[in-house]
Amino acid sequence: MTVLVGYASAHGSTREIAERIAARLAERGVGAETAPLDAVGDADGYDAYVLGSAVHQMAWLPEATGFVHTHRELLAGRPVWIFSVGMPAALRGPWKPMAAKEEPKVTEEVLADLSPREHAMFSGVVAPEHLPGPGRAVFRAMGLRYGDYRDWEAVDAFADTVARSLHPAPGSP
Ligand SMILES: Cc1cc2nc3c(=O)[nH]c(=O)nc-3n(C[C@H](O)[C@H](O)[C@H](O)COP(=O)(O)O)c2cc1C
Repeated sequence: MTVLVGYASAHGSTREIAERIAARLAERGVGAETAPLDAVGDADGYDAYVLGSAVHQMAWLPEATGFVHTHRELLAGRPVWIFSVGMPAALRGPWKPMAAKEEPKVTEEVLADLSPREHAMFSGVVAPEHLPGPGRAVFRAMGLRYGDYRDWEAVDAFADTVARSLHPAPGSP
């Protein structure tokens, strides 16, 4: 059993979440490999898939949607989980409700090609040097703060769900 934990990451926080998921799966006895989705050698060579992307402009990065679209028939026959890495935890005050509204928009394109067992929406890292000038101005105007918003417990819990599903503990129903 080998799981591909494939990711698309612009600045590294999604890659680190993918690496954490793979490490946690391995701890739970599920073999896992990480790879950027634009550099997966043999997409057919895995028993299950955990696919994730950084979110830009409320959508997955093109290399992630491209991978899902190209391999949609293959993925339809195997267990797939997906995760998105945006900044819901950075939203404060009147902007907080935007987080729940964003999730369906973020997954819209990918769900046209895929029926994953679960989607997890994580928060990543927001740094001024990652945002273009207008993006920094909007961020400031919204009163938001830069930072590393990753919730590693939530990431581990997601990985544990995947592991339990693929490798049920002896005696579990
Ligand atoms: C240009 C740009 C656009 C972004 N747009 C969104 C967005 O629409 N929604 C969101 O929740 N996060 C957005 N983010 C935040 C990123 O998704 C977040 O910082 C994530 O951790 C980036 O992952 P990465 O480090 O793997 O690239 C944006 C970040 C950048 C740099």
